[in-house]
Amino acid sequence: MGRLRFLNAGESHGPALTAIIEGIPSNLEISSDYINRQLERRQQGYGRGGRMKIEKDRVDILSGVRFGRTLGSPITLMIKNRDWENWTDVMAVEGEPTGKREITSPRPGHADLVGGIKYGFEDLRNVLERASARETTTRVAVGAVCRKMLEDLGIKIGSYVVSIGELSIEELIVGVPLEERFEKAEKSVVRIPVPEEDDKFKKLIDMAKQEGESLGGVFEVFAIGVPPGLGSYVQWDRRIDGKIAQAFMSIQAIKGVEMGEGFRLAQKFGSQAHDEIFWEKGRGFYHRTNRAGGVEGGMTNGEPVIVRAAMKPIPTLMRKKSLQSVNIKTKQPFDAAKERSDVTAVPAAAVVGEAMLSIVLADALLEKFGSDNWEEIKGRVEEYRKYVMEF
Ligand SMILES: Cc1cc2nc3c(=O)[nH]c(=O)nc-3n(C[C@H](O)[C@H](O)[C@H](O)COP(=O)(O)O)c2cc1C
Ligand SMILES: C=C(O[C@@H]1CC(C(=O)O)=C[C@@H](OP(=O)(O)O)[C@H]1O)C(=O)O
Repeated sequence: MGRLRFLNAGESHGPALTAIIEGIPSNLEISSDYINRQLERRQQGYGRGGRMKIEKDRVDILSGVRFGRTLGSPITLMIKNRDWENWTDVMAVEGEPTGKREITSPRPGHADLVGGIKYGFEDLRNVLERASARETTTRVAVGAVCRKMLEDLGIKIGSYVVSIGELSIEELIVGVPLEERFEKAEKSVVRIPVPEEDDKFKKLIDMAKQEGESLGGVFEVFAIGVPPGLGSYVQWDRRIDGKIAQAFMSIQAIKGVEMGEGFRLAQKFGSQAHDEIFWEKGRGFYHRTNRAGGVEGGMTNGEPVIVRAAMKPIPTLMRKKSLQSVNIKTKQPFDAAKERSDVTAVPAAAVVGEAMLSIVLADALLEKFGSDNWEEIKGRVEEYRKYVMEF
């Protein structure tokens, strides 16, 4: 990252999750209510397991904000784990290991086995506690602070689910504007932009649940109103599409990322793949298509930034005949069903994707327009927008 840095910490069943963000300018209005709205959105979505009934994620702002405005100093965010109370003996922050309730059976598709080998653990709980996607809660909180900056500049971030398993709404949304897709997705229990189709998706998820199965899917995240010129072509690690891809791939269970038409572009002739350039007085340069997904040459080009991500099916399965694995102590094969897991978390991952895109775009904005005082930065962005219009 450039101007903006954040670290997060916390175990899935530990007392709390925290994040420290550095580089947020002074004088940005922010409130815990604003952040909590995003935390709530991440907790929704049909197909989640028992844990989401326990947690009610709420942020405490511990530093960097006074009277509802940022100070320019590091911002500390904390979200308590309600489930911690049920796990104090297992997590035993200051206790001695007893061997009781040790996890020695690595789950396929998880960090368990290789994490145990890498860090030298006999109790694989030491791995899974931190590898868990519970951590994405703090990413959404950090993303909300970044989203507030983008919102102040008239940049809108949204997302929706395109498919779960083999069920897709792709053909039903051709020609529907992005914002409308987003508004409709907010009304859908699976975050699809066609809520009328919700029952079909619910049925599929219910069926998977009954079978002890899990499902993955594809979601799309977009940003409208992004000024051109964020990111750069001059060095490989400054290309914004590269940063976006890294940010999305870092979300647990994401196995593919594309910008705009991405993989679909590979099947087209060149004349059908690129976005022609037009110009109008009072509007400046624009494109009539956006196959590139708003990025050319590693820079935003003024069109909506569009990112898609593919999520694999949740690896923990509840079925009796589950995936085979081998106990790390006894070396005996086991095939154990688990008692709690999400069936699918594609809708939640889409909200995490919004946070990651907000973070990358906010960072790039601060790199281009300065990073001290938000009031000053906003003025510079306005000036730049005029310059672009007149270019
Ligand atoms: C929002 C969200 C919720 C998840 N919930 C679960 C879950 O309940 N059970 C599970 O086994 N994996 C879940 N995962 C996926 C695992 O965290 C992930 O597959 C695992 O840590 C291995 O990482 P990798 O898939 O990126 O290789 C979830 C992922 C996300 C993004
Ligand atoms: C807690 C969250 O997601 C968790 C992510 C997760 C995993 O293995 O990634 C496993 C599940 O946790 P548990 O094992 O406690 O039931 C999910 O509920 C969350 O999203 O806030």
